[in-house]
Amino acid sequence: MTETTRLSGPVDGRVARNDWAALTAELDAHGHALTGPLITPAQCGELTALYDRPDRFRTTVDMARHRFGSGQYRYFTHDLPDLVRDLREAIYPRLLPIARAWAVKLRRPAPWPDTLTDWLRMCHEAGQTKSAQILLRYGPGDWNALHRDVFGDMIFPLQVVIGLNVPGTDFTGGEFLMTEQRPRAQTRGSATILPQGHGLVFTTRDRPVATKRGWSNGPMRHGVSTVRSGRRHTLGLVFHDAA
Ligand SMILES: O=C(O)CCC(=O)C(=O)O
Ligand SMILES: [Fe+2]
Repeated sequence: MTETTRLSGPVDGRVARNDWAALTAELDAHGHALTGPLITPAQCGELTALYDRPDRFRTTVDMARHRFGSGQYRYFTHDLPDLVRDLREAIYPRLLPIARAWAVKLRRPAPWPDTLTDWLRMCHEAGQTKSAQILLRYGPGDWNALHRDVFGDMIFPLQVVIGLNVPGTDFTGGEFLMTEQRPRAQTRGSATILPQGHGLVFTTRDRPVATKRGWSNGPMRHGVSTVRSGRRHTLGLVFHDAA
């Protein structure tokens, strides 16, 4: 079976083909986990090409201007490309049981309903009405400072970034970075190379960490190391909307 036929099914089929039990275990242990291919190289190309279609976006962020790092990203309007909408809808129900299990461990409310549509309605009612789906473009020297994509009280605790270029070929550098602040200890860092079309699921804010007395929260941040050469594009899927 070739890569193209394997990927030719609908997005929810590709999402379903992942071993979600294994991904859940990985997320529990590390706060991030790499999926199999979610979109085809051709779809990666189509998404990358959208970057130059300003009508698809509500705003462009110059990362240096905000001291977020260096590079650019664009927020899609709510009129999302079908592929982006389908991915988000197919992934939300997979992440929901993880979000709920983590909330129980951390003794936090779990306000997330069964469907993304209902959750987004709740975000909108709380004033988080803007699309938070982004396309990012990094060139040589660009990087993304360690951060959290929290825009208000309405937070879905897991998000996904999809790599749109081929690492080592289209660009060098540009590893996806995560840090975890450990209680009474120094911070742990990790770097992941995002293969083209694959997704990295990661926690937006923190993960439950087992302690002698139960669970505590391990605060986490994510970012991107400096791109050395070429161009790196990613698609950022967040499950709450922005304020
Ligand atoms: O470009 C990346 O790998 C990460 C982008 C990011 O910050 C995000 O998707 O939230
Ligand atoms: Fe981010």
